[in-house]
Amino acid sequence: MAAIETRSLSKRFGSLHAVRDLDLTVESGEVFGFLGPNGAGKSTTINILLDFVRRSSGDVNVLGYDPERNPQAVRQRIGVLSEGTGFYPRDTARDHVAFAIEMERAGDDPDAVLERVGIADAADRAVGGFSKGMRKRLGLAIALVGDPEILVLDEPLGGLDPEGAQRLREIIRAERDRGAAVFFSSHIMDQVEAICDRVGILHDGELVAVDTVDRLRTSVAEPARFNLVFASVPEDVPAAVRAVDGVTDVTVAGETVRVTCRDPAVKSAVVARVDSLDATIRDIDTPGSSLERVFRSVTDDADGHVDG
Ligand SMILES: Nc1ncnc2c1ncn2[C@@H]1O[C@H](COP(=O)(O)OP(=O)(O)OP(=O)(O)O)[C@@H](O)[C@H]1O
Repeated sequence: MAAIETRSLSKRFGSLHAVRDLDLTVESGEVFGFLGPNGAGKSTTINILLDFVRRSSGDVNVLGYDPERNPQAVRQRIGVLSEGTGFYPRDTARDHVAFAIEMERAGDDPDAVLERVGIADAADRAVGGFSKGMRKRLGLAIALVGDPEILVLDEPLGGLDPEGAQRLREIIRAERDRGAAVFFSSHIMDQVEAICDRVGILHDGELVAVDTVDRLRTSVAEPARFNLVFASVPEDVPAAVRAVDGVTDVTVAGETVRVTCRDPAVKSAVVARVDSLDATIRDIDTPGSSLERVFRSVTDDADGHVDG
């Protein structure tokens, strides 16, 4: 059984078709990137999965449940980080996590969860004074409570600094390896490419492409080159990257490590290797990013399509 399955899912707001005939399958143990520009329908889809929004037509199955019929069963099994996550400004970060643990009847230690997302030192501070990135980390901490079977991350990268983005990648990998399905929405292609097993591209409510990142990439051939940008390149990084199977060339120019590999699929292995060294990547930059090009090519096609 898939973790998330939608069939011909549609949602209309009056005359606006926010989601059209969406067929989506996300398996347990996979990281699925849900990509699309602003207004494509990503949040609407996520809200339907959680029964915060009612679908107009189609079928939805989340871990064997229809969210419309069993919203509580679904919400108990999903950890959500969304743009709309609300906090109590006077309560501390620890209060928030402790409350989530109580609600979930989970056995987590609040301080360990805060440590995992990198805000343990702010555990006793009132959340009203938190920065955007700190709120994001706290939202992620709350989503992780109780080891959910599905982790839904709606634009998790917004506001995160490079260290936060690195931690997020590590957490996503660990959650996937534990068997959770990670459903990750974003419009930042490069970051998605580095972490997702499969990607679906949504445009005007329609899924215009869905495949593994590698296969989408081969549909628009390009050299497998990318840059890792650091505050200053750590000494052990170039050799470690060179040693990754499939890497054919590594050069250092200022703060940038330029990597060429035999096959674009090697990119995620390189990023994982650098993350394992505790070297903080400030930016991952793919000149003429492949996924970005796939995105442009499929959305241009969709724009040219005349609706019947
Ligand atoms: N409650 C609502 N009432 C009317 N229209 C809505 C409502 N919610 C969403 N929409 C519309 O549905 C479309 C899809 O919006 P949605 O928020 O799902 O997009 P998104 O892909 O999540 O975008 P973003 O990246 O900006 O968050 C948009 O045109 C939006 O204006």
